Amino acid sequence: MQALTPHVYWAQRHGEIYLRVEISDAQNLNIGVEENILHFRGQGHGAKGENEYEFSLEFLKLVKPEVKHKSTQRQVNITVKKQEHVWWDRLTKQERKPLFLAPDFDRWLDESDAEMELREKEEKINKVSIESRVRKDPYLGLKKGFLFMYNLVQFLGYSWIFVNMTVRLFILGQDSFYDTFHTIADVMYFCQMLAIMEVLNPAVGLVKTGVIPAFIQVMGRNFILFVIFGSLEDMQNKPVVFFVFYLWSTIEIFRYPFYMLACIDTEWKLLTWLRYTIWMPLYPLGVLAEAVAVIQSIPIFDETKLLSIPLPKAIGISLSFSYILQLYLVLMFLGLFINFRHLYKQRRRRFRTKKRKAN
Ligand SMILES: CCCCCCCCCCCCC[C@@H](O)CC(=O)SCCNC(=O)CCNC(=O)[C@H](O)C(C)(C)COP(=O)(O)OP(=O)(O)OC[C@H]1O[C@@H](n2cnc3c(N)ncnc32)[C@H](O)[C@@H]1OP(=O)(O)O
Repeated sequence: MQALTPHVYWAQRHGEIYLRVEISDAQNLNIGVEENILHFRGQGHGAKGENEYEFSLEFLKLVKPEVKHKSTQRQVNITVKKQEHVWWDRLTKQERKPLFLAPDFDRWLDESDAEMELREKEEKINKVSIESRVRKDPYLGLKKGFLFMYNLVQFLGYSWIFVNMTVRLFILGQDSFYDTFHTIADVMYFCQMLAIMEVLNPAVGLVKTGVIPAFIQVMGRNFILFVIFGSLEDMQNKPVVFFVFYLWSTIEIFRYPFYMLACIDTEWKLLTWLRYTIWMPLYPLGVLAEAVAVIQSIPIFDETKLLSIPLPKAIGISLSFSYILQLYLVLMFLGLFINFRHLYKQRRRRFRTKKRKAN
């Protein structure tokens, strides 16, 4: 009986090659790698009926000689380990793809997706080890209780701000723009002072997230609130205060309840979606509103010389604070870039993990 060539499908990961040989009820399998060439021989039911099937493949790069294979009623699955964890441009040494070989679209991933899969596996392993460590943490209840209370207070504060501003907007229309600061500032001061906890929490390991994005976020807002609005009375009755406060509070009325639920291991899908989605329009708009506030404050700082830095008497002038503000404008866009990227990654991580769990 002359041996035929079966259909073979392949896919790869950074460390492995997967081959699927389309032969059902395979028997007398002889599969091995010699001199980096995979030899397959076996009997079974393939594309041309019951027969003897064989093929050989010389791999593009070095593989380990041991081969794992599993024969099922429908196919033979072969796994070959690569010598090095690298992505291959193709499977075979010869440039022309053999006619019997095709991509296995059931397992196919491109390089970046495979990297993502690898990272998720690592994250899962880390998560399991963290969770087992956390389970042993005798203060876990206390920590969660503290975070829950922190998030609750912030939620109440920002809800008060949001509802108050919305009601005033409906009642007073555009007139409400001009005294936002005087109505809202005390509660906003309180919430934003308290928000310093958001830098401290990851710094002491209470929440598992980056300190830098939180630092950029909290310090950036506090700079606008305390320095631009707080120290300049002329800024306080400008409409830009309304837009800045409204944009800040809109995200927070979703973010803090999302965290509260996380503290009690609960999730509402719509809330999760909102927390990880509405920052997309809000963040650039927020930065834009903050930039407008900074630009509007520059002539006021120049005029009042407030916060200007005195230079040696011989020079006789002082360095206006507006130079710092111009530098801050550049930093703002850098901050926007860093945090936008961070939030985008958090979103991807969150929804990819959920999707996979659902599958
Ligand atoms: C003077 C020096 C200044 C230097 C800075 C100069 C540059 C300034 C640029 C500033 C630009 C700022 C512009 C900004 O003010 C504009 C606006 O805010 S506009 C409104 C829209 N804004 C937003 O949407 C941002 C909202 N803020 C955030 O999302 C966070 O602050 C941020 C740090 C950006 C991201 O949050 P985080 O990293 O924590 O991500 P996650 O929410 O995904 O959380 C990760 C995991 O940690 C758990 N977690 C986090 N916090 C808590 C908590 N309080 N309680 C319980 N659990 C918490 C969370 O559940 C996640 O866990 P898991 O992964 O298991 O789900």
